[in-house]
Amino acid sequence: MNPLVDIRQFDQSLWLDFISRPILIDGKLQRRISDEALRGVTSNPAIFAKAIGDSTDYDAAIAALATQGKTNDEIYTSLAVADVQHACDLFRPLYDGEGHGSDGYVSLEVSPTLVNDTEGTITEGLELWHAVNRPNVMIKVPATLEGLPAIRRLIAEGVNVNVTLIFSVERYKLVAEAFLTGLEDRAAAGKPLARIDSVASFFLSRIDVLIDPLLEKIAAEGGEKGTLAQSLVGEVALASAKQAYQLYKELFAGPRWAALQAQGAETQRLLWASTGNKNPKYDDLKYVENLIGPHTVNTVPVETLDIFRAKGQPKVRLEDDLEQAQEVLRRLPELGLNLEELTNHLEVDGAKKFNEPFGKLMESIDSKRQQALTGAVAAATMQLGQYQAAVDAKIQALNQQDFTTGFWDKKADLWVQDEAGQASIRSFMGWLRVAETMVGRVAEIEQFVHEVKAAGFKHVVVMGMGGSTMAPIVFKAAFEQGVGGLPMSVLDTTDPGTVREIEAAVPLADTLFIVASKSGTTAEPLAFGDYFYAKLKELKGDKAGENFVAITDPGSKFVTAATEQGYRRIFLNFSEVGGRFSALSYFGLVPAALYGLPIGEMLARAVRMMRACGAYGPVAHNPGLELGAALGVLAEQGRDKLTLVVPDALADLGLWLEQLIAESTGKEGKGILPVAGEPLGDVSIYGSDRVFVYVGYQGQADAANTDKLRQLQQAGHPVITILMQDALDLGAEFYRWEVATAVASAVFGINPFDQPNVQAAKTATDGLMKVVETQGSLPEKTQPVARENGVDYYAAVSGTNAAEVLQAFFAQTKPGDFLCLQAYLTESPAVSASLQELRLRVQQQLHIATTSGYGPRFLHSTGQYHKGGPDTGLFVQFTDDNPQDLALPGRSYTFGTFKNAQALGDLEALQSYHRRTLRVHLGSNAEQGLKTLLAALPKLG
Ligand SMILES: O=C(CO)[C@@H](O)[C@H](O)[C@H](O)[C@H](O)COP(=O)(O)O
Ligand SMILES: O=C[C@H](O)COP(=O)(O)O
Repeated sequence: MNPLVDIRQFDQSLWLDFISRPILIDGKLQRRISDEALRGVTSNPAIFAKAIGDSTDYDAAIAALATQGKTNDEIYTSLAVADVQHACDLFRPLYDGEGHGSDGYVSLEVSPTLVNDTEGTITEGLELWHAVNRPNVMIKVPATLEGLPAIRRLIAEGVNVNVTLIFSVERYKLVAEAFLTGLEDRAAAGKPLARIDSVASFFLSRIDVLIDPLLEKIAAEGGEKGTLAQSLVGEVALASAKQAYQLYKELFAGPRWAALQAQGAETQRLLWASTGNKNPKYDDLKYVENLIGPHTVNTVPVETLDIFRAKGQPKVRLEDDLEQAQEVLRRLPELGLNLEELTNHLEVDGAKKFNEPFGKLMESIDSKRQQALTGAVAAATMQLGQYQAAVDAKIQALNQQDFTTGFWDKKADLWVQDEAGQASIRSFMGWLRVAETMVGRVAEIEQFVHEVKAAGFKHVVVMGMGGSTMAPIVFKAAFEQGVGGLPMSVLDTTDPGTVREIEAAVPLADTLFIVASKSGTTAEPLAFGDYFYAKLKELKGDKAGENFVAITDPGSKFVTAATEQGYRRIFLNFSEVGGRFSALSYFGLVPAALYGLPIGEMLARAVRMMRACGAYGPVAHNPGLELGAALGVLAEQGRDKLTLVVPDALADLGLWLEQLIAESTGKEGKGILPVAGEPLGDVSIYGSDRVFVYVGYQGQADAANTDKLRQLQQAGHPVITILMQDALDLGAEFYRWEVATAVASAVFGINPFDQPNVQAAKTATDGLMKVVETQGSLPEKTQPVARENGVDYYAAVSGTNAAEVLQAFFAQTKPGDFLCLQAYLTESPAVSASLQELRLRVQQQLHIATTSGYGPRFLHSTGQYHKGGPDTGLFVQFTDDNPQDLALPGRSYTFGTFKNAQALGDLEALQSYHRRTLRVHLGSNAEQGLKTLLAALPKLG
C-alpha cells in the first residue's frame, strides 16, 4: 500500500514541486514516476535559485555557456530549459499514454521581473515555449492583473499555461475567465482546442501564514470577536480552496463551456500550490489530505510528498463541510479583515519571494560567468630557431587572409579547390561545434551512467577501431578511474590472444559492452559485438541485449542490427563529425562518463579552447592556427617527423595524435609523420627531419625530458612545448590539435577529413575475407627468402640467412626515412620491450625516426600515411601463428584468420605503392621469435 499510488483512485494528481539536475540524472525523478504515480513537475524561480545557485551541480555548464559569450539571462534560460526538457522527456510516456488525464506536464515560469508586464510576459512565454519545444511543457504566468491578458493570449496561441500566484477566489474567477476567452479566441481563429492544458495554481499555506497571526491577535483580545477569531485560525486557506473548487465546477459547466468542450477543450484544473505546511502546530499533510478531490492537482514539495508516502490517508475531502467553509470566508469581515486586500498583499509579497532568490541566482551566475572568462588556455611555447621567420610569415599571411573567420564559416576553399573535395570537406566540419552540442547532452549521458550502475554493471568494455576508441584509450591512461566510475577496458584488435585476455578479465554477465562504430560497417567492431553477444546469449538468453550499447551514426545499418538484438541503448552520433575528430562527441564522452570522469568540465575546457580559436569572435592569437601553421611550414621545410615527448601517464595521447595527424595529413604523397613512444636519445642521433613537441603538465618536473629537449633546441631543432593544468585539459588539447591539424592540411592544400587509403585497406580485407569464406583459407602466395630458428623472413631483398636479409633490407635506408614496425601480435610488455629495442637499435645506428604500432589498430590510423604519405617508410610486419585462436560465432573463419587477412591485405597494399617491406613471421611464440630476430640483427649502417 502506497498512499501516493492509492490517491489516484480519487482522480487526484500529485505533481512534484521541485526540480534539479541531480534528481533528473540519478533516476530519482524517474522512480517517482514509475513507482509512485507522480504525474507532473512544477518549477519556479525560487526552485531554480536553490538548484543552480546553491550548488555546484551546474558550474561546468555555466562555465561552458559563459565561455560561449552567453549573458547571465541566456545562461539561466539555457540551464532551466535543459532541465525542463529532460523532465518533459521523462514524463513523455505518461503524457502520450491513454490514461494521461491531462497530466505529464513540467512547468517553467517566465522571469519574475515580468510580473507586471503583459507584453514582456507574452514574448517570453512564447520564447520559452519554443525553446523547450516539448508538447508537455506548461509555461507559468502570474495571475497579476497584467498577467491576465497574457494568459488569454498564450492560450489562444496554443501554449499550455500554468497560472501561478493565485491567492483569492475573486482572482481565480478572472483567471478562469482569461482561460475561457483564450480558448474562444482560438476557436474563432479556427484552431484546434484539444490538448491545450492549463492549471490555475491556488497558493494555500501562505494564506494561513498571513492571516493566522492577525486572527490570533484578535483572539488574544478576547470577547465575542476573540472567540470568532479563534475559531477561524487555520481555516481560511482550506475554506478558500473549497470555495474555488465549487466555482470551478460552476465555470466548467453550462452552455459556454459545453461549446468549447464540444471542440475538444479540457478544463483548466485547479492546482494546489504552496502546500508544504509552515506552522508546526498543524499537521504536515494539512494542505494535501484535505484538498483531495476529483480532477485536481496538488504540487507537493519533496519532504511533504515523502511524509504523505509514509502516513498519508487518501480520501476525498474537498467537498466536506462546504457550508462551514463558506461561513469562514463570510465572517472574516466581521473581524475587520478584508481578504481581498490581504491577498493583494500576498500577491506583491509572492512576486518578491520569486524576485529575491532569482536576483541572488543571477548574481551567482554572474560571478561564475566572470570566473570562467578569466580562465586561459595552456600556452604553447614555440622555439623554432631558424624556422621562426617562415612560420611567423605564414601566420601573418593566414591572418591577413582572415583564415580564422573563413574557417568558422566552413569555407572549404581554404583547403582544396575542386568542387567535390570542397563538398566533402564541408560535410565533415561538424566537429567544429560538437563540444557545444555535447554541453547540452551531459545530463543525458550522466543519467545513462546512473542507470547502468543501478542495473548492477561492474565493468565496461569499449569495442571499436580508430577514432571510435582512441579517446577512451587516452582517458584510461591519463586518468585514474573516477569516483563512482566503472573499470573500463578497450578492445581494438582482432588478435585472438587479446580477445581472450579481455574475456577472462571481466565479469561477463555484469559487463556493459559498447560497440562503437561511426559507419556501422567496420568489420572489427561488428565481429567483437557478435562474439560477445553470443557469449552473453549463453548466459542470459533473450536478455543478452541488456549488456550492449551502440554508438554509431544515424541511419547506419548497425542501428537496425542493434535494435533487433535489443541493445540497451543506441547513442546516435553526428554524421558530420569524422571518426578521428569525434573525441568530444558520444564516442569519447559516453565511455569517459562511465569511467567516472567529469565530462562537463572537460567540455567546458574544450569550449574555452574554441573561444581562444575564434569561435565567438575575432582573436589576436588563435592557438590552433598558430600550431597548425608551424607544423605545416616545418613539414614543408623537411621537418615532417613530429616527435612527441610526454610524461608516462600521457603515453597513449600519442595514439590519438598519431591517428589525427597521420590520417588527416598523410595523403597525396605529403604529410606529417607523428613519432610517438620513441625515448629521447643523444642529440647526435637526430636528423634534420624532426620537430619535437612536448605535452606535459604545469608544475610537474620532468627533468629527464626537459633537459634533453633544451639540448635539442640548442642544437637547432624546433621544439614546441604545451603544458596542461591537469588531465581535464585534454578536452582543450583535443580541440587545439584538431584545429592545428586542419590548418596544417590547409598549408599543404589537402582535404584533412578523408582517408582514401584506409578505406582501400578495409575493402581489400573484406575481399580477402570473401576468399576465406569461399575457399576456406587465405591464399599463400609467397615463400620466405630466409627461414632461421623458427622465424620466416619475406622480403623483396635477398639473403641466405636472417642477418643477411635484415642487413639488405636496412641497407635501403636514406636520410629522412623512417622505420615502421607493425605488430599483428598480442600486446604484452615483453613484445613491446623487444619492439622498443629494435626501434632503439635502428634509431641509434641509422639515425632515422622509428614508429611502432599494433595491428590492426594502426590500419585505422597511421595506415593512411603509410600508403598515402611520402615514400619514406621501411615497413616491418610481424605476424605469428595465432597460438590461441578463437572461433567467430556464425562465421566460417576465426579471429586469427581475420587478423591474418588484415595483415596480408595491408602488405599487398603497401607493396602496390612500392613501399619497402619485410614481413617476419614469428611462429608460435612471438616473444621468443622477436628475441631470435634481435639476436640475428647485425650492426646496421
Ligand atoms: O508551480 C507552482 C505553482 O504552479 C509552485 O512551484 C509554486 O510556485 C510553489 O508551490 C510555491 O511557490 C511554494 O510556495 P511556498 O511553499 O514557499 O509558500
Ligand atoms: O577511425 C575510424 C575507424 O576506421 C573505425 O571506423 P568506424 O567508426 O566507422 O567503425
